[in-house]
Amino acid sequence: MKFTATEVAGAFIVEPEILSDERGSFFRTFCSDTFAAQGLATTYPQCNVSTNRQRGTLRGLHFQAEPGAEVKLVRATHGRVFDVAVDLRPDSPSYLKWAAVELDAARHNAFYIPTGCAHGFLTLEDDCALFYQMSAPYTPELARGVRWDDPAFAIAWPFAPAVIGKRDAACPDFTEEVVR
Ligand SMILES: Cc1cn([C@H]2C[C@H](O)[C@@H](COP(=O)(O)OP(=O)(O)O[C@H]3O[C@H](C)C(=O)[C@H](O)[C@H]3O)O2)c(=O)[nH]c1=O
Repeated sequence: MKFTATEVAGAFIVEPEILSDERGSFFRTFCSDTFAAQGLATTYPQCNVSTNRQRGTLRGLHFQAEPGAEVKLVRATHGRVFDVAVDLRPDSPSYLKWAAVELDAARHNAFYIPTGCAHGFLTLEDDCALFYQMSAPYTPELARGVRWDDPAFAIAWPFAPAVIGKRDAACPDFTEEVVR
């Protein structure tokens, strides 16, 4: 497994070692010993799937406030998405910075997003699916959001969303209150 640091402290691109032969391929997507050696979360009590019909679907930017803050290990299982993490940790060297990864089901790459970061994505083609491993259970009352086009982050999305949920589109401008 290869871990590549990004512009957000503690967020890594995770690329598996792909073993191919005449039948196809085999690769390890997660290993607690390898993740522990990298200082990354090794317990993911909940896993989620997101399916998205149309190119240009934007979901996010979401996170859970403490004490439910969660690490997300996200990968595309169908299609390609522009996947973004935004650092909302005031004490982080990359506070308010963002990192983007093109998650591609054909390349089997993943994005490790630490606690204290918001996550969102824009689908780059029709029929994209994502698989999430979450290091903490879903707690609705701790669910928070920041807006995809908030000037506080100035994320360079490849194009404007064609489909976005009402809640995501209506997130207020970022203030430090939102992370509490
Ligand atoms: C995360 C989650 C949600 N839900 C319920 C809550 C809603 O009734 C419904 C859809 O949830 P949400 O609107 O948060 O789904 P997305 O807008 O796709 O957000 C997801 O994708 C963005 C990019 C993320 O990073 C979030 O982790 C994840 O919430 O599922 C659950 O029942 N369990 C869960 O673990």
